[in-house]
Amino acid sequence: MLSKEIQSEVEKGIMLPLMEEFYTIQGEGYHTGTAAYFIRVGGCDVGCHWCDVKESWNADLHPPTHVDEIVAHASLFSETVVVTGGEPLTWDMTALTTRLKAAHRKIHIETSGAYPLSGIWDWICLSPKKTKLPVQQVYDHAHELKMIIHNRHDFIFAEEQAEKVNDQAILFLQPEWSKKEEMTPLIVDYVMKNPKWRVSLQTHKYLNIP
Ligand SMILES: C[S@@+](CC[C@H](N)C(=O)[O-])C[C@H]1O[C@@H](n2cnc3c(N)ncnc32)[C@H](O)[C@@H]1O
Ligand SMILES: Nc1nc2[nH]cc(C(=O)O)c2c(=O)[nH]1
Ligand code: SF4
Ligand SMILES: [Mg+2]
Repeated sequence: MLSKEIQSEVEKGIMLPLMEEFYTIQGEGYHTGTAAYFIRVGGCDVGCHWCDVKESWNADLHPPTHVDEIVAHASLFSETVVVTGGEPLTWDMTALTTRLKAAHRKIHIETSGAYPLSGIWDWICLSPKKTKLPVQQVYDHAHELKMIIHNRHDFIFAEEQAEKVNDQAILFLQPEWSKKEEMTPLIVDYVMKNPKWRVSLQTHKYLNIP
Protein backbone atom coordinates (compact mmCIF):
# COMPACT_ATOMS: atom_id res chain seq x y z
CA MET A 1 0.00 0.00 0.00
CA LEU A 2 1.12 3.52 -0.72
CA SER A 3 1.35 5.88 2.20
CA LYS A 4 -1.21 8.71 2.14
CA GLU A 5 1.51 11.28 1.42
CA ILE A 6 2.92 9.38 -1.53
CA GLN A 7 -0.57 8.77 -2.88
CA SER A 8 -1.25 12.50 -2.66
CA GLU A 9 2.02 13.33 -4.48
CA VAL A 10 1.06 10.88 -7.27
CA GLU A 11 -2.40 12.48 -7.53
CA LYS A 12 -0.68 15.86 -8.00
CA GLY A 13 1.80 14.49 -10.55
CA ILE A 14 4.77 15.36 -8.31
CA MET A 15 5.54 11.65 -8.17
CA LEU A 16 4.77 9.22 -10.99
CA PRO A 17 4.73 5.40 -11.10
CA LEU A 18 7.89 4.89 -13.14
CA MET A 19 8.15 1.58 -15.00
CA GLU A 20 11.39 2.16 -16.88
CA GLU A 21 13.55 4.81 -18.50
CA PHE A 22 15.98 4.21 -21.35
CA TYR A 23 18.00 6.06 -23.95
CA THR A 24 17.30 4.69 -27.41
CA ILE A 25 16.25 5.54 -30.96
CA GLN A 26 12.63 6.58 -31.55
CA GLY A 27 11.39 3.56 -33.47
CA GLU A 28 8.00 4.77 -34.68
CA GLY A 29 6.22 7.58 -36.46
CA TYR A 30 7.43 11.00 -37.56
CA HIS A 31 10.64 11.08 -35.46
CA THR A 32 11.74 7.54 -36.37
CA GLY A 33 15.50 7.16 -36.32
CA THR A 34 16.26 9.98 -33.91
CA ALA A 35 17.83 9.59 -30.46
CA ALA A 36 15.56 10.12 -27.47
CA TYR A 37 15.31 9.34 -23.77
CA PHE A 38 12.15 7.35 -23.01
CA ILE A 39 10.25 7.61 -19.75
CA ARG A 40 7.65 4.85 -19.37
CA VAL A 41 5.01 5.69 -16.77
CA GLY A 42 2.88 2.82 -15.41
CA GLY A 43 -0.91 2.73 -15.39
CA CYS A 44 -3.35 2.15 -18.26
CA ASP A 45 -6.97 0.99 -18.37
CA VAL A 46 -7.55 1.27 -22.12
CA GLY A 47 -7.14 -2.50 -22.50
CA CYS A 48 -5.79 -3.09 -26.05
CA HIS A 49 -5.67 -6.90 -26.35
CA TRP A 50 -2.51 -6.67 -28.51
CA CYS A 51 -0.69 -4.14 -26.29
CA ASP A 52 3.06 -4.80 -26.38
CA VAL A 53 3.63 -3.53 -22.83
CA LYS A 54 0.89 -5.09 -20.69
CA GLU A 55 3.29 -5.13 -17.71
CA SER A 56 2.74 -1.37 -17.59
CA TRP A 57 -1.01 -1.55 -16.92
CA ASN A 58 -1.02 -1.98 -13.13
CA ALA A 59 0.39 1.27 -11.71
CA ASP A 60 0.81 -0.33 -8.27
CA LEU A 61 3.64 -2.49 -9.63
CA HIS A 62 5.76 0.57 -10.48
CA PRO A 63 7.49 2.67 -7.82
CA PRO A 64 6.25 6.21 -7.29
CA THR A 65 9.23 8.32 -8.34
CA HIS A 66 9.73 12.05 -7.82
CA VAL A 67 9.64 13.99 -11.11
CA ASP A 68 12.89 15.79 -10.14
CA GLU A 69 14.64 12.42 -10.10
CA ILE A 70 13.19 11.54 -13.52
CA VAL A 71 14.26 14.90 -14.99
CA ALA A 72 17.78 14.61 -13.53
CA HIS A 73 18.27 11.23 -15.27
CA ALA A 74 16.72 12.37 -18.55
CA SER A 75 18.88 15.48 -18.72
CA LEU A 76 22.06 13.39 -18.66
CA PHE A 77 21.25 11.65 -21.92
CA SER A 78 19.27 13.52 -24.53
CA GLU A 79 17.82 16.78 -25.80
CA THR A 80 14.59 14.95 -26.55
CA VAL A 81 12.48 13.11 -24.02
CA VAL A 82 9.59 10.83 -25.00
CA VAL A 83 6.98 10.27 -22.31
CA THR A 84 5.10 7.00 -22.84
CA GLY A 85 3.47 4.25 -20.81
CA GLY A 86 1.10 2.85 -19.94
CA GLU A 87 -1.11 5.80 -20.64
CA PRO A 88 0.76 8.93 -19.52
CA LEU A 89 -2.39 11.08 -19.52
CA THR A 90 -3.74 8.91 -16.70
CA TRP A 91 -1.64 11.30 -14.61
CA ASP A 92 -1.22 15.05 -14.33
CA MET A 93 1.79 15.72 -16.56
CA THR A 94 2.14 19.40 -15.52
CA ALA A 95 4.95 18.99 -12.96
CA LEU A 96 7.04 16.61 -15.07
CA THR A 97 6.83 18.65 -18.27
CA THR A 98 7.32 22.03 -16.55
CA ARG A 99 10.55 20.73 -15.06
CA LEU A 100 11.69 19.14 -18.34
CA LYS A 101 11.09 22.49 -20.08
CA ALA A 102 13.11 24.27 -17.37
CA ALA A 103 15.89 21.81 -18.27
CA HIS A 104 15.52 22.87 -21.96
CA ARG A 105 14.36 19.47 -23.20
CA LYS A 106 12.15 18.84 -26.25
CA ILE A 107 9.21 16.86 -24.86
CA HIS A 108 7.21 14.33 -26.86
CA ILE A 109 4.27 12.20 -25.73
CA GLU A 110 2.91 8.87 -26.94
CA THR A 111 -0.78 8.76 -25.99
CA SER A 112 -4.08 7.08 -26.75
CA GLY A 113 -5.69 10.45 -25.96
CA ALA A 114 -8.22 8.75 -23.69
CA TYR A 115 -7.81 11.31 -20.91
CA PRO A 116 -7.63 15.12 -20.84
CA LEU A 117 -4.42 16.71 -21.99
CA SER A 118 -2.15 17.93 -19.20
CA GLY A 119 1.43 19.20 -19.54
CA ILE A 120 3.45 21.16 -22.12
CA TRP A 121 4.34 19.23 -25.28
CA ASP A 122 6.54 19.92 -28.30
CA TRP A 123 5.14 16.86 -30.07
CA ILE A 124 1.98 14.85 -29.48
CA CYS A 125 1.68 11.43 -31.08
CA LEU A 126 -1.95 10.35 -30.85
CA SER A 127 -2.72 6.65 -31.28
CA PRO A 128 -6.51 6.25 -30.79
CA LYS A 129 -8.01 3.03 -29.52
CA LYS A 130 -11.55 1.70 -30.13
CA THR A 131 -11.98 0.70 -26.48
CA LYS A 132 -11.59 4.29 -25.15
CA LEU A 133 -11.75 6.99 -27.79
CA PRO A 134 -9.65 10.18 -27.52
CA VAL A 135 -11.02 13.36 -25.96
CA GLN A 136 -11.55 16.26 -28.39
CA GLN A 137 -8.69 18.32 -26.95
CA VAL A 138 -6.13 15.69 -27.98
CA TYR A 139 -7.52 15.45 -31.53
CA ASP A 140 -7.17 19.25 -31.69
CA HIS A 141 -3.53 19.37 -30.54
CA ALA A 142 -2.01 16.18 -31.99
CA HIS A 143 0.99 16.56 -34.33
CA GLU A 144 0.73 13.03 -35.65
CA LEU A 145 -1.98 10.40 -35.79
CA LYS A 146 -0.58 6.86 -35.61
CA MET A 147 -3.21 4.20 -36.27
CA ILE A 148 -2.39 0.56 -35.43
CA ILE A 149 -3.59 -1.96 -38.02
CA HIS A 150 -4.40 -5.37 -36.53
CA ASN A 151 -7.14 -6.35 -38.99
CA ARG A 152 -8.88 -5.05 -42.13
CA HIS A 153 -11.54 -3.19 -40.17
CA ASP A 154 -8.80 -1.04 -38.64
CA PHE A 155 -8.44 0.80 -41.99
CA ILE A 156 -12.05 1.98 -41.59
CA PHE A 157 -11.38 3.01 -37.99
CA ALA A 158 -8.23 4.84 -39.16
CA GLU A 159 -10.24 6.89 -41.68
CA GLU A 160 -12.84 7.75 -39.02
CA GLN A 161 -10.08 8.99 -36.70
CA ALA A 162 -8.40 10.97 -39.51
CA GLU A 163 -11.70 12.85 -39.90
CA LYS A 164 -11.60 13.84 -36.23
CA VAL A 165 -7.97 14.92 -35.88
CA ASN A 166 -6.86 18.49 -36.75
CA ASP A 167 -5.87 18.89 -40.40
CA GLN A 168 -2.18 19.65 -39.66
CA ALA A 169 -1.63 16.20 -38.14
CA ILE A 170 0.62 13.83 -40.10
CA LEU A 171 -1.11 10.50 -40.69
CA PHE A 172 0.56 7.10 -40.12
CA LEU A 173 -0.54 3.48 -40.42
CA GLN A 174 1.51 1.05 -38.31
CA PRO A 175 1.13 -2.73 -38.42
CA GLU A 176 0.27 -4.40 -35.13
CA TRP A 177 3.41 -6.42 -34.40
CA SER A 178 1.84 -9.91 -34.14
CA LYS A 179 0.01 -9.40 -37.47
CA LYS A 180 2.78 -7.63 -39.35
CA GLU A 181 3.35 -10.37 -41.96
CA GLU A 182 -0.31 -10.16 -42.97
CA MET A 183 -0.96 -6.43 -42.44
CA THR A 184 2.23 -4.77 -43.71
CA PRO A 185 1.55 -5.63 -47.40
CA LEU A 186 -2.04 -4.35 -46.99
CA ILE A 187 -0.71 -1.10 -45.48
CA VAL A 188 1.79 -0.66 -48.33
CA ASP A 189 -0.99 -1.12 -50.86
CA TYR A 190 -3.34 1.18 -48.91
CA VAL A 191 -0.79 4.01 -48.68
CA MET A 192 -0.11 3.86 -52.42
CA LYS A 193 -3.85 4.15 -53.06
CA ASN A 194 -4.38 6.74 -50.30
CA PRO A 195 -1.19 8.83 -50.18
CA LYS A 196 -2.36 11.14 -47.41
CA TRP A 197 -1.17 8.25 -45.17
CA ARG A 198 2.44 7.23 -44.45
CA VAL A 199 3.81 3.86 -43.31
CA SER A 200 5.22 3.57 -39.77
CA LEU A 201 7.05 0.42 -38.64
CA GLN A 202 8.24 -0.48 -35.15
CA THR A 203 11.84 -0.20 -36.37
CA HIS A 204 13.34 -0.65 -32.88
CA LYS A 205 11.99 -4.21 -32.87
CA TYR A 206 13.78 -4.96 -36.17
CA LEU A 207 16.94 -3.37 -34.72
CA ASN A 208 16.63 -5.35 -31.46
CA ILE A 209 16.94 -2.25 -29.33
CA PRO A 210 14.57 -1.09 -26.53
C1 LIG B 1 2.59 1.02 -25.57
S1 LIG B 1 1.81 2.47 -26.18
C2 LIG B 1 1.94 3.60 -24.80
C3 LIG B 1 1.37 4.96 -25.05
C4 LIG B 1 -0.16 5.05 -25.11
N1 LIG B 1 -0.81 4.24 -24.15
C5 LIG B 1 -0.66 4.73 -26.51
O1 LIG B 1 -1.24 3.65 -26.70
O2 LIG B 1 -0.44 5.57 -27.40
C6 LIG B 1 3.03 3.16 -27.32
C7 LIG B 1 2.73 2.99 -28.79
O3 LIG B 1 2.84 1.62 -29.15
C8 LIG B 1 1.76 1.27 -29.97
N2 LIG B 1 1.60 -0.18 -29.83
C9 LIG B 1 1.30 -0.85 -28.69
N3 LIG B 1 1.25 -2.17 -28.92
C10 LIG B 1 1.55 -2.35 -30.23
C11 LIG B 1 1.65 -3.50 -31.07
N4 LIG B 1 1.44 -4.74 -30.61
N5 LIG B 1 1.97 -3.31 -32.37
C12 LIG B 1 2.17 -2.05 -32.86
N6 LIG B 1 2.09 -0.94 -32.12
C13 LIG B 1 1.77 -1.07 -30.82
C14 LIG B 1 0.62 2.11 -29.42
O4 LIG B 1 -0.47 2.25 -30.32
C15 LIG B 1 1.32 3.43 -29.18
O5 LIG B 1 1.37 4.17 -30.37
N1 LIG C 1 12.58 2.58 -29.58
C1 LIG C 1 11.31 2.74 -29.21
N2 LIG C 1 10.52 3.61 -29.88
C2 LIG C 1 9.25 3.75 -29.43
N3 LIG C 1 8.32 4.60 -29.89
C3 LIG C 1 7.21 4.51 -29.13
C4 LIG C 1 7.44 3.55 -28.14
C5 LIG C 1 6.51 3.33 -27.02
O1 LIG C 1 6.46 2.24 -26.47
O2 LIG C 1 5.81 4.28 -26.69
C6 LIG C 1 8.74 3.06 -28.33
C7 LIG C 1 9.57 2.10 -27.67
O3 LIG C 1 9.19 1.37 -26.75
N4 LIG C 1 10.85 2.00 -28.15
S1 SF4 D 1 -3.52 2.43 -24.62
FE1 SF4 D 1 -1.34 2.10 -25.00
S2 SF4 D 1 -0.49 1.22 -23.08
FE2 SF4 D 1 -2.74 1.16 -22.93
S3 SF4 D 1 -3.26 -0.91 -23.57
FE3 SF4 D 1 -3.38 0.37 -25.41
S4 SF4 D 1 -1.33 0.30 -26.36
FE4 SF4 D 1 -1.15 -0.51 -24.27
MG1 LIG E 1 6.93 0.39 -27.39
